Amino acid sequence: MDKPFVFINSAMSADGKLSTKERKQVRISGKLDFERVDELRAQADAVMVGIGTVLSDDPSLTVKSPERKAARKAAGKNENPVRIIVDSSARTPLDADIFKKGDGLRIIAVSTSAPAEKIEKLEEKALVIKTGTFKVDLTELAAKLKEMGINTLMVEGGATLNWGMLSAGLVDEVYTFVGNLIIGGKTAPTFTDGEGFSEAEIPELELLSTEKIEKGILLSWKVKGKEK
Ligand SMILES: NC(=O)c1ccc[n+]([C@@H]2O[C@H](COP(=O)([O-])OP(=O)(O)OC[C@H]3O[C@@H](n4cnc5c(N)ncnc54)[C@H](O)[C@@H]3O)[C@@H](O)[C@H]2O)c1
Ligand SMILES: Nc1nc(=O)c(N)c(NC[C@H](O)[C@H](O)[C@H](O)COP(=O)(O)O)[nH]1
Repeated sequence: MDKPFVFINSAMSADGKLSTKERKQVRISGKLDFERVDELRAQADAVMVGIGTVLSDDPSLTVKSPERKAARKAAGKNENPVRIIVDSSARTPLDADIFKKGDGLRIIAVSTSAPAEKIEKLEEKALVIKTGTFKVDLTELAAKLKEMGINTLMVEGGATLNWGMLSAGLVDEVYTFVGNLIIGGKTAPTFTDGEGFSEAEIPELELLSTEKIEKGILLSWKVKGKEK
């Protein structure tokens, strides 16, 4: 199936956590890494997160830099990339920040078992795509996004969506900013949660580059077997 070029960008602690055991957001990136993230968003056709991230962080997923927004407008685009939430049961709050700030299409991907009345309410604010029976069929979603002209898709987590995308073989590159802190906690979200790969399925990565950024380090990987 055709799909966009997909990359995951996440910030994680030196022990591989995305947030605390209470799923509380931790500031892992410094100013410069957030700048890098803003540039990635500005260059992407779409940015996607899971509902767990929306419920815990309420991100806007907007481009912050006025210059980057102006450059997108000058190129005939919206200031913001398409903003996508993967949300099996249509739990996205109607007052979520993603609806409040900025221009650009919002897409909520739900499963076919999501309650009709919740879908109806979300359809007032977003394009709702139904795919998958109990959880979103990410392969089908990726194909639909490609058909819509989304050629570069940035996945910003969280832990379970990263698993979903990687286990579906949809990810081409992975950028992990490793911060100078230890979060710990057996139940704290890691870069990739979900069921986990069996030994035979573990995807191999190729290290593309390393870059020290302020107090941390950015590791850029290609998922092997995913030639561009
Ligand atoms: N540090 C970072 O870069 C970063 C980035 C994003 C989120 N986070 C943190 O991660 C945590 C959220 O992660 P999470 O794992 O709870 O939620 P998540 O954001 O990964 O959302 C996962 C949810 O998406 C839905 N979903 C539907 N179909 C799916 C599919 N096929 N595969 C996977 N998910 C599917 C399910 O409801 C699932 O529970 C929060 O604590 C947040 O602060 C950190
Ligand atoms: N890159 C990054 N570094 C971090 O240290 C951190 N804690 C996150 N966490 C992901 C979070 O969900 C959103 O990136 C922020 O919430 C930004 O929110 P905006 O979308 O800019 O409103 N992401």
